Amino acid sequence: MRVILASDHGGQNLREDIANLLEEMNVEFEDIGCDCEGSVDYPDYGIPAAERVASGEFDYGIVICGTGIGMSISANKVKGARCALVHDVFSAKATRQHNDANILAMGERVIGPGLAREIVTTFLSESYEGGRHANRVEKMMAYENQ
Ligand SMILES: O=C(CO)[C@H](O)[C@H](O)[C@H](O)COP(=O)(O)O
Repeated sequence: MRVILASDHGGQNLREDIANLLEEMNVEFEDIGCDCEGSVDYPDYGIPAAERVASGEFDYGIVICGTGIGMSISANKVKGARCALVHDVFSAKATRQHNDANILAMGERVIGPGLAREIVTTFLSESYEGGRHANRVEKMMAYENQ
């Protein structure tokens, strides 16, 4: 499994914590920043991360900003991205099982690192169930391919 990790300045501390978690989990990952002293713009990190998941270079993306909202909106502009903004463990599990989400967005100003770690662990360990969910995911993908 290969994961790409990105944040803006509002998600930098949590991104560093999640990088440590991925190392502990022996998950192969690339951290594309930001390495910022000041303020940066979340689309400059969220869009490239989503593109590299959509291209197949990475299996999953984890994108973090202050709220997770800017990153999730940015990532979902990329064709092939299914980015879920998640701040609880139940949704982390459901979005993999039901939506086949390939990118996880979180907000550093919303949740603490302990919950974020549980969310990441759950997101990366759950599988897409297909079945009744397949038509729904296929309809979303068909719409963006029109
Ligand atoms: O995109 C966001 C909100 O939807 C992110 O939370 C950003 O990190 C946030 O907007 C940055 O805010 P700041 O006041 O410029 O640090």
